[in-house]
Amino acid sequence: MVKSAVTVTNLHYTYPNTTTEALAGVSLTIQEQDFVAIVGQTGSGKSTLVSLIDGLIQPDSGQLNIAGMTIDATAKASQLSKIHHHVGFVFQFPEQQLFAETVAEDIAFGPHNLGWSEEKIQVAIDRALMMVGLPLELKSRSPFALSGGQMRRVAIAGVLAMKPSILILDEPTAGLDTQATNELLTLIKKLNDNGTTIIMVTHQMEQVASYANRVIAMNKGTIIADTTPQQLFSHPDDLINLSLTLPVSVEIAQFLNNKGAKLTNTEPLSLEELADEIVKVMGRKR
Ligand SMILES: Nc1ncnc2c1ncn2[C@@H]1O[C@H](COP(=O)(O)OP(=O)(O)OP(=O)(O)O)[C@@H](O)[C@H]1O
Repeated sequence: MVKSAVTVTNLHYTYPNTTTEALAGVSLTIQEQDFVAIVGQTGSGKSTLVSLIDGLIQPDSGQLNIAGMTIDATAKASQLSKIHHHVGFVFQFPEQQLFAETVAEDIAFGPHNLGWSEEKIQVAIDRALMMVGLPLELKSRSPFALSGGQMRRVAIAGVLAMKPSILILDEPTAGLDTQATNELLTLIKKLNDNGTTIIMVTHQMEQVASYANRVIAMNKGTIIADTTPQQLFSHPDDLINLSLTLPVSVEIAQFLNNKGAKLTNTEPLSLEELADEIVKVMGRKR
């Protein structure tokens, strides 16, 4: 039976010293093992929503249900911090938050805060490094002596070490080259396949098309679409109204069909699906 990982009911939030609501009544349910992409223009409320789900800020009104806990405006700080036993948050440019003298100490920071035993922490460090594809020899190295891509993996390992059942990532591939981007997305997909619920804020529609099973579009602090990527990208006119763009693969497919290519799947989503369609057309012409 599919269980809900996060339920959010009529959440409202206004930042201190501001007057406009950053979140103006958001309700949604995220199921266990969903891969949810959150999209929307800058300032639409994406980061605010995920910060509330991670307990970094507290709702002014409304309710969050995560792993049997209920968080509302009256929740105590200790309740909010318990969320971190279940939810991991990879901030934008997470490598900027590395601080320890060695990679191992940096990864150990979160597990230490959760009160884990030294033995359990050492196992978690090795496991997390392996998950992000970094060699164990790096444990004693300074994180600041690593490449940008490696630093980001160390930062992500620090979150994975706490074994979150829900992983939030805010623009995880920002600033990475194509290879590092693909490797990171493959890792995130693997985590999802192995049971981790993924909530990923992104401006990259290709990533939505290729990885997410569900997409939530936000505007002015509200949810304006909650659907599948296939549905979202099959209504290009709606996308323009939402100030979102089509994935390049969908645009190319449309161009090809306009030129008479007759693709069977008129809305190929990922680049891989588009490639399959092109190969089929080429096969027909031989
Ligand atoms: N720390 C803050 N103090 C005051 N206002 C804030 C703060 N953070 C965000 N806001 C405001 O809250 C609203 C929602 O911002 P939020 O960062 O959630 O949007 P976003 O969709 O994540 O944007 P982006 O894509 O640029 O990260 C915006 O109007 C923003 O200006």
